[in-house]
Amino acid sequence: MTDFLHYLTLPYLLQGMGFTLRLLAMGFVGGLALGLVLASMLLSRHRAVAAVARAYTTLYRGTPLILQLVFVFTVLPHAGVTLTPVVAGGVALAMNEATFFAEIIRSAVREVPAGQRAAGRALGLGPAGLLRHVVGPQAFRSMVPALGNEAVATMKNSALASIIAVPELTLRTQQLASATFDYFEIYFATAVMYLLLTAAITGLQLLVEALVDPDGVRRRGWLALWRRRPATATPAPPPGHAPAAPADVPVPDDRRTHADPPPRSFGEAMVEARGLRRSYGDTEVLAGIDLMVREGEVVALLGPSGSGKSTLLRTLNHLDGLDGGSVLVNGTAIGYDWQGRELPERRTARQRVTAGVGMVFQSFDLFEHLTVRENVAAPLRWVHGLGRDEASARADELLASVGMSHRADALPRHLSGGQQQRVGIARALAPRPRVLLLDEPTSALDPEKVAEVLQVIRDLARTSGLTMVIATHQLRFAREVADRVVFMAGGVVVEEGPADDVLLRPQHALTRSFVGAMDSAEV
Ligand SMILES: Nc1ncnc2c1ncn2[C@@H]1O[C@H](COP(=O)(O)OP(=O)(O)OP(=O)(O)O)[C@@H](O)[C@H]1O
Repeated sequence: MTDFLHYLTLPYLLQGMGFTLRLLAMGFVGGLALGLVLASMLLSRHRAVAAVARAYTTLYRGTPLILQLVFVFTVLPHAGVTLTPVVAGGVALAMNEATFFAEIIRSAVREVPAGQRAAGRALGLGPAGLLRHVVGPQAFRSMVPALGNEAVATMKNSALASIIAVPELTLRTQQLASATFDYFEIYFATAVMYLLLTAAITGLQLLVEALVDPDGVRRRGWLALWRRRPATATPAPPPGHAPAAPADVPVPDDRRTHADPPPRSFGEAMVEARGLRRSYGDTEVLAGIDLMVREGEVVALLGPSGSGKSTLLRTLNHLDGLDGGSVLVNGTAIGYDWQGRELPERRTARQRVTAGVGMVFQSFDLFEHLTVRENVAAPLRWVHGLGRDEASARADELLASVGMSHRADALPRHLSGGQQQRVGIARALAPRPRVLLLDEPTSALDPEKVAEVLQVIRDLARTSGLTMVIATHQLRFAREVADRVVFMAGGVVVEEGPADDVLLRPQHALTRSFVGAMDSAEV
């Protein structure tokens, strides 16, 4: 025992541990930095760039680290690059680890649901903003356990640097044991040193995991200490009580009812789509769509599944590109310059903001790492430059309007689908859009949750004066809220007109059979 404690505290071995730590730091930090570069190359849309990164990872994952160490230490000097053994060991470890980090980063980035990226883009985030605020934080959270594993692997791999005479812990252990023949005590002490390092890495990993766990952050509430927010939460409305309209939205005295609709007049063209074409592979989904929506008008897009309703909505704000035709939203050709050339995503994102187009998604696509309040408030800070208090106050106001104040501090995954969709609507309304696109906002909901979301949209349509385009399968709802119904089939507009005309007296055979089928399904 005394010998063991003697070796455990022996400066000769402790210095070896110091070299091991230096190799670990260089291998981990360098590997992570190079891994980030490799991951972005692997994710690149340019095939040549991705191919270079893939060749590198194949080469480095397919050859033993020991050969790579010897290569860096002995071959590089022939190219005029001479490194000390420790630096050569660190560089070789970093170059090797980078391939594993790259795959960890790549898979973590891909795990972030595509819908959240689309939601971020629709809110006006460019690629850098998306990476920083949406993809990065969520990818990092899912990467932490794997990064902990890689840190331990790097530490253990550092023992191979003894081949190029780095006096790290394993080499010093061997040297000491050969000189003293105290094999058991020395190797036992070394094993304990490695275990202490592993325990420290594991502790650090668990600490980081706890720090980035949104549930943990919420439970501890320590973020609230420095993220002040106004205490303006409004209690939930009693069940059955229709949520109020957003505060900035004028509420007319006489609320429109379907039984007695007041005459409505509309302003200038807010959405003008001409000859829209969009194909996926050989399938032409939009085959020349014309659509005009005037300011303040509510248009319901109806059509059988696969008729291209979602695609049409996505092309209106350039979440999907066009193969032909043109779109103006509030006078802006989103995604194109004045000569019709496609713009990079960063500039397109700004155009979405300028045009004032908001979008509500079928699968809600709330940012899962943020609370309900932050889902609404954060984009106002990221994109519109609002201060923290101002953005939170606006979020609280909108959450009250959709009856979600009582869940403002909850995470999206703790909400029902209907509640998530109400938050999705509040998030889309927060920047005060001029045009709101709603992509089948109730089709991912359980039947009993549909009504609460429809009620929010119904109130908006009746009171807000917003221009709205709603893709929906709910015929009764479409009749109730829409000024005009556009029926699509096979990628073209088959029939359009006032809701009652199209839904009660359809002219086209396809519309008749669709309305008949949907009517019997709704009964
Ligand atoms: N990114 C894509 N890649 C390939 N095909 C796609 C893509 N997006 C849509 N499609 C195809 O385009 C067609 C139209 O899809 P879209 O979602 O626009 O229809 P929809 O009318 O909204 O249908 P639903 O009512 O079922 O949501 C479908 O056949 C769909 O499979």
